[in-house]
Amino acid sequence: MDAVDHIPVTVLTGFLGSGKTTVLNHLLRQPEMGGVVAIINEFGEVALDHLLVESSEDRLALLDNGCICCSVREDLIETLDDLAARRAAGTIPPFHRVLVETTGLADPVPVLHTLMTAPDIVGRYRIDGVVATVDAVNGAHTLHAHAEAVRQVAVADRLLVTKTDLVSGDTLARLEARLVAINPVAALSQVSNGIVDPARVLDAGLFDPAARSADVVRWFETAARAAVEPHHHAHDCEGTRCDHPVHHAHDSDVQSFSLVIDEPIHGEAFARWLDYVAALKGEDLLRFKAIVNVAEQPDAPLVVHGVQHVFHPPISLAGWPSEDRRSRLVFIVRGIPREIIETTLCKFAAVSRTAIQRPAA
Ligand SMILES: Nc1nc2c(ncn2[C@@H]2O[C@H](COP(=O)(O)OP(=O)(O)OP(=O)(O)O)[C@@H](O)[C@H]2O)c(=O)[nH]1
Repeated sequence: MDAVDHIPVTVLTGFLGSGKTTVLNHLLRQPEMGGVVAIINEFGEVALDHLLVESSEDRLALLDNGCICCSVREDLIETLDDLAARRAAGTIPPFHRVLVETTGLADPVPVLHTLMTAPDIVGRYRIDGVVATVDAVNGAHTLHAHAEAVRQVAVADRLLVTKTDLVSGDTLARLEARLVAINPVAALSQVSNGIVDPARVLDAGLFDPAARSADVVRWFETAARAAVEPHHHAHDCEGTRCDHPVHHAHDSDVQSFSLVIDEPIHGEAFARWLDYVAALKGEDLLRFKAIVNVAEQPDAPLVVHGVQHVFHPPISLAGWPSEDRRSRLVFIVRGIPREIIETTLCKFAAVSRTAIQRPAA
């Protein structure tokens, strides 16, 4: 197969809540995106994004309960392999591009290295660009606090600065200067509510780490070494942040958990609880997403997104996206015990303890 026959893969990355799914949703609604399959990777044990992406089932694949930069990397290979086989056999509609949305905590380097080297992948697919979203509200703080966010920016071909409607021109200018310092070669666009021309995202050309900063070159060298050298936990990087992709672990103080609530929740009480949690723990609430069965409007579930201290205005859906009408709350936190969340939910949102289920991790 000639390289031009390989199916292009666009990798969409960006820190937690920075607007990846919003961009993806907009892109998938564009006529020229008809032949695209999206693979969505979610971190928690309860996946919500795929319910909120408007796409037919044969255009969407879900990799849940793990992150493609570490625990479910093999699943990405299998999914791509399976898609190519079904495409060749004609058992799914033909597709001409794949878009992979990583989790917000993903280190993109091992993901890209896998796509560039896995034997089952290289004969059929080629990376056609890395797109990273950066949240204009939280971006500066996130780049300071999370090494994954810096890597996402550093490897990108295209940078989409999102939520530009929520910040001043000065804040935006400072953030953009920081992004250019990390990655001077990426094309930078400002995006509001996911609205971006597909041409600004697709067809970035073959990914070449050697043309990047010295840091990026080093990260890929480390990834290449990891692929040939078995790496064990006896390694002295244990307990520290390690460059080694096989050894890669997300910040050990970042945890994810989900709650499923099997009774309707009163809207006002839920809003009170959200205010309380945001005020008390906003900084450590890296990500909150929920689909909520609101007692006052049982046929129109509420979708709520929180990103650090920012809670976006909740959106009422026209109907339930599946048969499951239980409320599902996903938390990615730094050091907030699940118990505090459950206790405050019972107290402020008047949820009964017996209605709270903890899905198995
Ligand atoms: N005001 C405003 N809100 C936005 C914009 N882009 C995204 N959002 C909101 O930000 C929240 C998070 O957006 P998502 O698209 O879910 O972010 P994500 O990067 O996919 O999140 P994770 O998958 O959890 O990492 C949602 O409430 C979006 O509606 C924007 O440009 N402006």
